[in-house]
Amino acid sequence: MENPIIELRGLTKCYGSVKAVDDLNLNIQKGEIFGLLGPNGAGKTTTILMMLGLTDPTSGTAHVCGYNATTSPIPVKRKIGYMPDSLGFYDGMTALENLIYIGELNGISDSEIKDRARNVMRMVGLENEIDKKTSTYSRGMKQRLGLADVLIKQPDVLILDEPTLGIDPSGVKEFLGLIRRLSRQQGLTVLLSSHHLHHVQQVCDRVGIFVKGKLLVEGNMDTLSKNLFEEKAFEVSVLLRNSLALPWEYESEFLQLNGIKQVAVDGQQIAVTSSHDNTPEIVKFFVLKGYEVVGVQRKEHALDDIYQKYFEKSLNL
Ligand SMILES: Nc1ncnc2c1ncn2[C@@H]1O[C@H](COP(=O)(O)OP(=O)(O)OP(=O)(O)O)[C@@H](O)[C@H]1O
Repeated sequence: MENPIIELRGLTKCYGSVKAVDDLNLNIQKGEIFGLLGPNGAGKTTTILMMLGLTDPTSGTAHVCGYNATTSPIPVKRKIGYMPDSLGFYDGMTALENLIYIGELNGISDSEIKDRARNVMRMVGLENEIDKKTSTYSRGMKQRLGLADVLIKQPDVLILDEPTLGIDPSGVKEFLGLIRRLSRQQGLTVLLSSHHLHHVQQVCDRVGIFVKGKLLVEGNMDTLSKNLFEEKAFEVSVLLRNSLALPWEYESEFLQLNGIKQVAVDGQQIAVTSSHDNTPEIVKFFVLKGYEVVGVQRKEHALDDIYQKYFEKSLNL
């Protein structure tokens, strides 16, 4: 495997007696979209600040694109596009003027700046609004302009802190879709910090759950779900056209099917728990017994189930 683009080793930050970040070890690969998830005060922002070289760790290291963020903060800042949770633009200036200003601050040459500005505005779908004053922009448009603002310096890594705050549901969907497209098309690595579980679930390849400075767990949705819900790894719900009469005559025969652990009958609805995914065998059983199957649904554990469960576990530590 390639070297990770972000590599955190034993990263720790203490503020007096408060351990804001506690021995964090994490690798993020190029092109990944990683979600940093946790309640208020979990240590997300402190971790980001250490990755940006804006605050020094008490111990441990943060490397970004091979540079140590503490000892080489300038190259690290060149590589990272950081979008904070509250964005500020010069309201009296147009989007283009704002971008030119940011481009100048980032040392982009005059000859290149306008082309890059138009290009990033096209990438975020604001090409027709480039000459409008940012005071006329909606919250969702400002968020996309914020993205253009960090893309203009052509970073390798995007760090987005609560990027969906205050945007309406359709704006959120659009924005997350844009992040995913950009990451896939340009090989951009994205670190997204958020409280919004289902936003993280929609867009991230992998998620880390943070509580009280500690990374409790990280992995993709499937791994997290399997580790937690091992006992009930697969739950399938079958809907029949007609209700089953109880006691169900085939219950003991059904329980003999390989992997079936439990079955609960409620009228037309049959809930089955199995040790592995045997949905086809379950459906075949009902069909062969002459029942009309009108629906089958496999329960996927959503990130909020997973998060809640880990969060409960952490409270009991
Ligand atoms: N400059 C500071 N001085 C003292 N304590 C701090 C400082 N910054 C953060 N902390 C403490 O460190 C802990 C982690 O804070 P941090 O802001 O990193 O959490 P967070 O996960 O980003 O929270 P939020 O989602 O609310 O932004 C908290 O207990 C916070 O009070």
